[in-house]
Amino acid sequence: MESRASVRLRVVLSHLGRPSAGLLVAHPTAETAYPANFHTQQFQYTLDNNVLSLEQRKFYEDNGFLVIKNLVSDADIERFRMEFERICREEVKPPGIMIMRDVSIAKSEFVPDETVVSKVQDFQEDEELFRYCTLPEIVKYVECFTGPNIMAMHTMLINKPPDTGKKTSRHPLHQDLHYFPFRPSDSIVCAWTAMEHTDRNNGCLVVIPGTHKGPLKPHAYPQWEGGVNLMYHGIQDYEEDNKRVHLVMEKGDTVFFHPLLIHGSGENKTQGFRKFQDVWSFRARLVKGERINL
Ligand SMILES: CCCCCCCCCCCCCCCCC(=O)SCCNC(=O)CCNC(=O)[C@H](O)C(C)(C)COP(=O)(O)OP(=O)(O)OC[C@H]1O[C@@H](n2cnc3c(N)ncnc32)[C@H](O)[C@@H]1OP(=O)(O)O
Ligand SMILES: Nc1ncnc2c1ncn2[C@@H]1O[C@H](COP(=O)(O)OP(=O)(O)OP(=O)(O)O)[C@@H](O)[C@H]1O
Ligand SMILES: O=C(O)CCC(=O)C(=O)O
Ligand SMILES: [Fe+2]
Ligand SMILES: [Mg+2]
Repeated sequence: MESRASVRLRVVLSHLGRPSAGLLVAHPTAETAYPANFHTQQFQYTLDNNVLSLEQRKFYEDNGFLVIKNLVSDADIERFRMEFERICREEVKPPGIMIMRDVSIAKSEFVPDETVVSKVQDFQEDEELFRYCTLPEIVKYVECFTGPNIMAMHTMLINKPPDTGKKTSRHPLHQDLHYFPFRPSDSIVCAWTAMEHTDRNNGCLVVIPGTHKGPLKPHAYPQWEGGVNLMYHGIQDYEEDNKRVHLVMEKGDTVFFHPLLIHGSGENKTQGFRKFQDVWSFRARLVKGERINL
């Protein structure tokens, strides 16, 4: 099998301290976007603006995620990939960045090369990677969930490694809110961009639609024989009849999802990596508008 990386870019963004629901009704374009009898009150998870179609908006409300095809350009993805490689080669060392290796190779000798790096976290001080959070096409959709004041709360680029045979490349099913000390949850959204084609074979994102309407569940390390990556906690009450949906995505496709949505990813059975960029940070950084209360 061809040996190549599989890439994702992923950010968690939040509006902190959304002052009141009054914001929801004061939008001048709402009437042209939706029928007059369409009450904004029936939307809990999305805000009024002219970006989402009614269908897209209802889809997110019902399912807790929304895939936008072909959102990020190949040129930008190429730039993010090159910056990731520079970080792995230690040509740049952005302050606060954390470089992780898969647990299956955590104790082997470190070589500064992207083939051993499974994830870089907290790249908010890397101007090139942080550009992802500020791309107008990303911000435009993020605002539908957070409103106009946007903080990047966690940033991550995931280079999902080919499984070594121990199934440690899996990411157990979890809710991101488990990791977040901030609220309200409905004003938080994760933006996740495939940096190349991803499907079940290389461990695409897996979601359980509608679970954003449920509670935050208890999380713990799964009992996996081959080991589990640091901080990869999972929900405990997996039910076989849960309807998992595998999100097959092309390079540049982006999924926005709610922090209570149960999701994870399966084994990467290919010989390639799968990179994603993922963003949220306690060392949050302003993307747009005003810094409210952090
Ligand atoms: C992390 C995110 C998780 C996934 C969830 C994703 C979705 C949700 C979004 C929100 C995510 C929020 C994440 C929470 C934020 C907090 C974190 O980032 S926790 C991440 C880990 N960080 C720390 O533990 C802080 C201290 N840092 C370190 O210990 C190291 O920097 C390191 C990150 C562990 C890697 O160190 P490194 O120098 O590369 O490696 P060693 O010094 O050789 O290893 C030290 C020790 O750790 C073991 N180890 C290394 N990698 C892993 C791994 N991937 N999984 C498990 N264990 C690992 C290694 O074997 C060594 O063990 P020893 O017994 O001490 O020899
Ligand atoms: N029966 C289960 N119990 C607990 N968690 C599960 C179960 N099945 C799947 N998962 C979780 O959901 C994630 C995605 O599952 P999925 O079945 O897509 O991946 P996989 O089992 O690694 O690969 P595949 O089924 O394609 O061979 C897995 O990584 C795993 O963490
Ligand atoms: O990309 C993956 O495999 C899972 C990432 C994830 O859980 C996340 O971005 O929150
Ligand atoms: Fe997650
Ligand atoms: Mg399976």
